[in-house]
Amino acid sequence: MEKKYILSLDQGTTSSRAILFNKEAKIVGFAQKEFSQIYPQPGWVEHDAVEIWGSVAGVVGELLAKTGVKAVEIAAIGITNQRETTVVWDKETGEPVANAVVWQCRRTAAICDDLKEKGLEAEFRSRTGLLLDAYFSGTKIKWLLDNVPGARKKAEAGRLLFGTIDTWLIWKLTGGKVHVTDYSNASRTLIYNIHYLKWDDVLLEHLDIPASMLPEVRGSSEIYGYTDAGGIFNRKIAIAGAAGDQQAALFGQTCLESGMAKNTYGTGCFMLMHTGDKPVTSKNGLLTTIAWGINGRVQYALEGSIFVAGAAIQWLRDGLKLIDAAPDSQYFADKVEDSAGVYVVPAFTGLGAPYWDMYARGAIFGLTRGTTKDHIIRATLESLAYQTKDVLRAMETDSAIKLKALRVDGGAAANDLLMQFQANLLGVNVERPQVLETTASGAAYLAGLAVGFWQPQELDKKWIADASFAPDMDQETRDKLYDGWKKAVNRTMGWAK
Ligand SMILES: Nc1ncnc2c1ncn2[C@@H]1O[C@H](COP(=O)(O)OP(=O)(O)O)[C@@H](O)[C@H]1O
Ligand SMILES: O=P(O)(O)OC[C@H](O)CO
Repeated sequence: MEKKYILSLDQGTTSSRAILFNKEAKIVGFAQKEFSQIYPQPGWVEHDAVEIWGSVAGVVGELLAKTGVKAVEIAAIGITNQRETTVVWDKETGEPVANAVVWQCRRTAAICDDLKEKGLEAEFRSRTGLLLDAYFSGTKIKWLLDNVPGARKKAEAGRLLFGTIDTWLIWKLTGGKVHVTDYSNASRTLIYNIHYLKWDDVLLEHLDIPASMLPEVRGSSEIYGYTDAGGIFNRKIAIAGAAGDQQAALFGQTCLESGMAKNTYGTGCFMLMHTGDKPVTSKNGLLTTIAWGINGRVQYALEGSIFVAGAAIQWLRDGLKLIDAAPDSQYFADKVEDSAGVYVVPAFTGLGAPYWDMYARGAIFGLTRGTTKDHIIRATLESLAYQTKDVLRAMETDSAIKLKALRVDGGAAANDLLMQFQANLLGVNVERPQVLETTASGAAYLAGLAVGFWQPQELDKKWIADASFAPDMDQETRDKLYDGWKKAVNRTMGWAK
């Protein structure tokens, strides 16, 4: 039977999606399932890796059932995933030794402080492009080995495996045969040397992590293995692409040349700028990361990671119960002309780029007797744009590139009011493509290229604009608004120390 489709598996922080793309790179089928968020203590976040696998298997089944597409028609599978989230499992039984420690989890803040006190931050930074923050996998692996009874002993005996979610899914899909990751995911672990392209023995020693646990690092677009013929597809399909979700979105937005940038407005907000063949070191709180590696050529990006973006809108919905659904935020925000001096700083899990303060906490500023629910909703939406501006300023300084336009995607990019405010605040055009599932597109492209389903020169033409938002604000207003934001952020810093 003719191979007509590429299947993307997008395993995100709050849900798993299976998306089918046809030859024109159009979405022809979609299934999504949320899974449990586990908060055992304030600041801790866990996922059950077995439940995650169940949700992926579930969405695959649902997608094939509702589209009537047969596994035999799928040319290849691309995997993209929430990054950094850490799974450690037993090689023999396949059982995780504990719940996965999620990227948002702050439990290893003290381990990071300890490493900083030992003066090791510069060494971690220069080798990995990252910094000492609880966000990355390295300290999470150490925590699991130190705190799960018996784990360290088993790891030292070579019985445990580590993986980010891509690795875990590939291992499950291949029936426990293949233990790999790709360059982009490896570059988020804090133990991978992004210059020499290998696991870094010195850093492994600082964190006391046995190298035997680590997956083999492969290209982002190549065949890693085949689905288990006795597994969820009931036949062998090539698993041919993998990338962390933010790098996949950069690829899906076809930001394939140096100087192109995208911002994804999902649970968090992640802005990545392609910087070409050489890593650019940030002096302004950004991360240097691997964008992807294809046919032995590794490309780099600068990244600004914002921990809470769409999650702040979820907080309006679930925590404050001010709205029934995320899109309602636009309706209420539109009822007022501006936020009337109110600023919401959603530093619920500390602050990421460019501040990197694990102890910052959220706050609302500028309340007066006239403040209404609408102002608070509007200010919460605006906080996504302010955080993005912080990151873009750092990026332009580090790269010496003045951005002409910002490509956007992710759930909250559907919000026109937010996109217009973003363009106003940045003073650059904000461009939204028709397909907002660019993360899944990116993973599909990577897999499709590896099996010859698409050719590299076709990709650019697949980016089609849906809307473009041009700046419509004078510089004085822009500066005044942003000054207020900077003042507000400063007051949240160090709060939980
Ligand atoms: N119209 C909207 N306006 C503002 N925020 C939205 C809107 N639609 C979705 N969101 C937010 O976007 C996020 C979902 O985006 P998505 O890209 O699916 O995230 P993720 O992949 O991180 O789970 C949620 O946090 C939600 O609150
Ligand atoms: O799952 P998302 O879309 O919230 O992305 C999470 C990031 O990969 C964390 O680094």
